This record gives sequence, C-alpha cells and structure tokens, in this order.
Amino acid sequence: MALRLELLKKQYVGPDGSAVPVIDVPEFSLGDSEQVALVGGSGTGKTTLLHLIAGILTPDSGRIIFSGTGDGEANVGESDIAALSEGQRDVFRGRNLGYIFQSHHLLPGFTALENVLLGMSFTHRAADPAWAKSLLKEVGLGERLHYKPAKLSVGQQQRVAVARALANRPKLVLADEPTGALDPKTAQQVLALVRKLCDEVKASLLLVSHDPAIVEQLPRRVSLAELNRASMV
Ligand SMILES: Nc1ncnc2c1ncn2[C@@H]1O[C@H](COP(=O)(O)OP(=O)(O)OP(=O)(O)O)[C@@H](O)[C@H]1O
Repeated sequence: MALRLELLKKQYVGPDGSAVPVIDVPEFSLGDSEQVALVGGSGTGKTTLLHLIAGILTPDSGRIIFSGTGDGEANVGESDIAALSEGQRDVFRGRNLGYIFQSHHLLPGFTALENVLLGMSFTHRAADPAWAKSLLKEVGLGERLHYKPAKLSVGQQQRVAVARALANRPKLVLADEPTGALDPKTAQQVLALVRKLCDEVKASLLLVSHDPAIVEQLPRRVSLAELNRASMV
C-alpha cells in the first residue's frame, strides 16, 4: 500500500494559548512495500506525524492518502484517512496498519501468544492462532508463547510487540523508535525482524529512529527537517 501526504498541517495550542505549528509538510510519498527511515531531532514532530498517518490525530488541513493494497482483498482504492470519522479511522487502522512503539505497550496480564492474538481481534479477520504462533517462532520466542511480559527480557518484549504489529498482516507498519530501549546488538536483531516480516507480508515500513546504526540499514532515509516547513519556524 502506498502513502501520499499532501499539504499536511498540524498545530498544537501552547500553555499560553498560542498556536504552535508542528507539522507543515507540503508533500511526502512512500511506495508500496518501500522501507523508509524518518530522522529528526527531539521535538521536531516525528511522533506527531506518525500519529497523523495512523489516524490517532487529525490534521488541521491537508490529505493523508493511502492507495492500493497489494493483496487485492480489501482494496482501499484511494482513502484519505484525514477525511474519515473517528470510528472509520479505528477500523481502517485495525485492518491496514501496524504500530510499534518505543516501549512495547504489551498487556501485562496476558501471555506473549495472547498479546499477539489481541493484535488480530480488532480486525475483520478471525483470530488465527497458527499465524500468531508462527510469528512468535519467527521472532525467536517459540519457547516463550505462554510467558507473560514481566517474565520476558526487554528485547523479548519488543519482539512480541513486533509480532503483534504484524499479526493482522498490515499494509503499512509505523515504527516509532522501535529499538530505542534496546542494546545495540538486540536493536539490530529487532530491526532485522521488523524488516523481514514487513517483506513477508508485503507491508511498507516507515521507521522513526535517531540511531545512525539503525537508520543506515534502511534503503531510503528522509529528514523531517527537510520535509517540514514548520521546523523552520
Ligand atoms: N498535546 C500537545 N500539546 C501541545 N504541544 C505538543 C503536544 N504534543 C506534542 N507537542 C509539541 O509538539 C512538538 C513535537 O512533538 P513530537 O512528540 O511529535 O516530537 P518528536 O520529534 O517525536 O520528539 P522525540 O524525538 O523527542 O520523541 C514538541 O515541541 C512538543 O512540545
């Protein structure tokens, strides 16, 4: 699934009531199955941009257009997520997007397998335990299916989060500093897993990182400062 941003603007209201422009992106495109690193300094709007693309936030103006699907199953044609209602955005996100956070956000009361199955329960597909198990095996946790997060290492927890993000076979994976909490070796392993699984399900990948060792692995690198006119303010 390809993504195109057009004339996208978002501002927040500062503590004194003044407008704080954070995103002003005239144009950005991400191709079908393309893998891109998004880089930028702290506070420049990277998370805000991912939240806009995911429909968690809505822009003040502009369009966030998804086109095609790649699998022919639920062809989105051209959908502007910014023009959908909140409920429609939730459905669209559940069907088409996977989101990986810096810290894993797993549900502590549920096992690794249950957390991955929960990633499927918000979609149109029935939960698929065989696919959930095979994802956990692929991320090296085949022997830890029934462990709860507290009994997993930080790197293992993040691998569960990767499996969960891929559980509904998304068309686009948004990853916000997915390796930020990991040591360099584990970070490379998790990055390799994210990229391999995206390739397998033919998902595009937009990955935010400030770590040069991570960023240099991606075939295309984009600087938010170059995309974003708001960062010049
Ligand atoms: N709800 C909010 N209200 C007002 N300002 C906000 C709000 N959320 C974020 N901001 C401001 O928007 C700017 C961008 O924040 P954002 O979290 O998108 O940056 P980031 O590039 O992801 O930063 P980091 O790399 O440090 O996580 C920051 O200056 C922040 O203070």
